Amino acid sequence: MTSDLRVSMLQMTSGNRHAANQVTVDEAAHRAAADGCDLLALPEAAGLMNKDKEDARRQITTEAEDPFLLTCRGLAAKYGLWIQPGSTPVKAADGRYLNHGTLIDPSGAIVARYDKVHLFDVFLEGRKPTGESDRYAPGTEAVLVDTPWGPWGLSICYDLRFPHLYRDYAKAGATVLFIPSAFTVPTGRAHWEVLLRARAIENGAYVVAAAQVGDHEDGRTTWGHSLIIDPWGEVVADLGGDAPGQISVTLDIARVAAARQQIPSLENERDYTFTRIGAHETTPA
Ligand SMILES: O=C(O)CNC(=O)[C@H](CS)NC(=O)CCC(=O)C(=O)O
Repeated sequence: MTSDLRVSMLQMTSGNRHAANQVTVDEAAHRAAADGCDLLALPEAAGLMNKDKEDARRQITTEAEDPFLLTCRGLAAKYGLWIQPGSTPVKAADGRYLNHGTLIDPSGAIVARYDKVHLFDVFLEGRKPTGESDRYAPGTEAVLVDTPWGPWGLSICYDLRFPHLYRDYAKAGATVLFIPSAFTVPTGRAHWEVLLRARAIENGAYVVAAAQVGDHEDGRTTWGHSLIIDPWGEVVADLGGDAPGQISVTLDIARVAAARQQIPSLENERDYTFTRIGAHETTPA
């Protein structure tokens, strides 16, 4: 297994048309290649951030026709880069709309596909319900993909709050967990970094979480703070909350095994019985 993985992470303010987002990624891939990177990681909704369902659906195509993914595939091949395009909306053959993650290899081939499993249907104080499942159908498959740097686990944004997904990836040997996101500002402030660091620590894996930032054309504002976290839980890159940006860092994949050797919590797991003591069974004082 190759130990050094040089990653470039892009923090974006994606717009509600594909074309401008493609220009942003074109420049980012050029920079990643100039920095000697193996991999470029993008945020959730990198190719199209558009909460207007009708307007979005006029633009969303199948994966094969998607202009953003075609651009990413061309850039991967041009620069010999792996690209994790975060996610972008696509239409499935059966007509369902999906929040669609992929992994593209340096030949430009899509080698893995992951559709967001846990959709963001929450009720934040003082806000309209987010209703992501009104716009997308949920995926039903966890996807781990073998690479020269070990297996990588795919996920998207709100999946972060479902730790068993990452534990399943880690038990199967995942070295890197991708969590591309478009977090809200209030939940980002309160939960983002602590949840990401927890996923890295409890799984002894690198976490690569490229994020959307700032004020978007579709009216949303996102938290930013794209983070890369090492298997010991230390933040190795943070792009801040103010503006788009890009950072290139070298990850040492051998540190995954080192963390899991020191704290073998994945192996120390045990089965247990579950007992509930009901109030009706207690003896009154
Ligand atoms: O649909 C798009 O265009 C892009 N996708 C999103 O913005 C998604 C669904 S609305 N956002 C999240 O999952 C935020 C999760 C979050 O903020 C939390 O868990 O606290």
